[in-house]
Amino acid sequence: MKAVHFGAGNIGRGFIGLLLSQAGYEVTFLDVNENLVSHLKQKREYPVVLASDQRETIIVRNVTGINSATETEAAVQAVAEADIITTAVGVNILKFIAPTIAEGLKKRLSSGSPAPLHIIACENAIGGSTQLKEHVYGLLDEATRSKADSLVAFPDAAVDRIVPLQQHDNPLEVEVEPFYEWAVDTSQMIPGYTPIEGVHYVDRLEPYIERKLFTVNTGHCSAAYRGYLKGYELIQEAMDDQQIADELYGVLKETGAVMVAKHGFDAAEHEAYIQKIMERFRNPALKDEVTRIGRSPIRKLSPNDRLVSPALQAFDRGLSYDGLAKSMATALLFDVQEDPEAVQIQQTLNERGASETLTHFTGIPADHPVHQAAIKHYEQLKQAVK
Ligand SMILES: NC(=O)C1=CN([C@@H]2O[C@H](COP(=O)(O)OP(=O)(O)OC[C@H]3O[C@@H](n4cnc5c(N)ncnc54)[C@H](O)[C@@H]3O)[C@@H](O)[C@H]2O)C=CC1
Ligand SMILES: O=P(O)(O)OC[C@H]1O[C@](O)(CO)[C@@H](O)[C@@H]1O
Repeated sequence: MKAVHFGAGNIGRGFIGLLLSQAGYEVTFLDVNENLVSHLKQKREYPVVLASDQRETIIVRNVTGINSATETEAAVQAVAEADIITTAVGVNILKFIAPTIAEGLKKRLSSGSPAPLHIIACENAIGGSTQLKEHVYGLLDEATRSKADSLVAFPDAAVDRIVPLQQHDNPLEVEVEPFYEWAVDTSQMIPGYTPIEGVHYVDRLEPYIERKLFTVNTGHCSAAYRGYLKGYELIQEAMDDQQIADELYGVLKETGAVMVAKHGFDAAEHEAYIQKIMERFRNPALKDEVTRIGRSPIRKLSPNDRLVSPALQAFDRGLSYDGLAKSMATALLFDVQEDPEAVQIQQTLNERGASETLTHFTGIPADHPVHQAAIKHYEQLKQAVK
């Protein structure tokens, strides 16, 4: 069985590639990073270290790489022959991998009797695979689209495993937290699919993706932005700061109230979920930088993402949103020169002021109470960091 995975980065190697390989797939990573690709081709295996007291090492075998920027024909052929395709490139990169997938599908679907195919985007986003499908379908002619409708499915997924930036002598080594969850929406799958061990198949993904994105990811960036403002380098340091930990818990109670009301999660079970996630952020065996966790603040402030969506849902239900509004304010103050999105926010703030900037990136109008709460926090924080 052949798996093609776009993105040989931290989640690609440390989570999705690992599970696919353990499930018996021969995994071909498609990436634009020549260093990673040439090492994959040469070594055909890499180590994944589970960050805990025991530091277990798993060797992932039966892997290789293709540089999808320079070896375009091989990349298209790999897509045409794949039994499953997955991605972990970043949701904003999906449009750039769509042409390779579209060309591969054209080739595959024009051959004799093509096998059904699932394409699963493993990104931190709601509807990642659906977004990828839109990019790919935009590149297909009517006849190919019609064949793809019955033979290719793009089930959405939620992926959860903390994998920090890596620095090892072996560029393929990756250190990950032991915990993982990969949920895939079966309602979007072709019947008769081969299940992958370790994947949690669910018939309604929305509760899972929202619970994950609005707890793990909302919480992580809320702590990271607050930690950045207080001068901490690592999330582990930020979590030791009682004020940050208390505020984080407040934010997670806000998103938790929305999740319990909307999806009917048991309140006590959700509280245990929050506590477990705060413990995962603290994991002393990992060194996770606040600048990684806060990366791409424009994406994180966008209307369907981890801050704005739960805040507006809380507002609509008459629930508290003040901690989330403060998280939005801290995202505006994430002034990291190496992060192009942070630089763009600072430029917009200088040119258009805080209120217009917030509306521009979040879509929340200036007269909305969530907007007003975020601006109030922004002004207070700005005074404090002066
Ligand atoms: N790191 C983490 O803990 C988690 C990350 N995620 C999500 O997984 C995705 C990937 O994140 P990471 O692995 O952390 O990032 P990463 O930066 O380590 O990996 C991304 C990989 O994609 C490659 N890439 C970029 N453009 C490409 C293109 N056009 N074609 C092929 N490959 C391309 C990069 O070279 C890189 O190797 C993101 O959507 C992220 O939100 C989800 C859960 C956890
Ligand atoms: O990958 P993104 O969306 O920039 O956000 C980083 C997030 O991904 C994670 O690594 C895992 O979900 C979290 O640590 C963090 O919240």
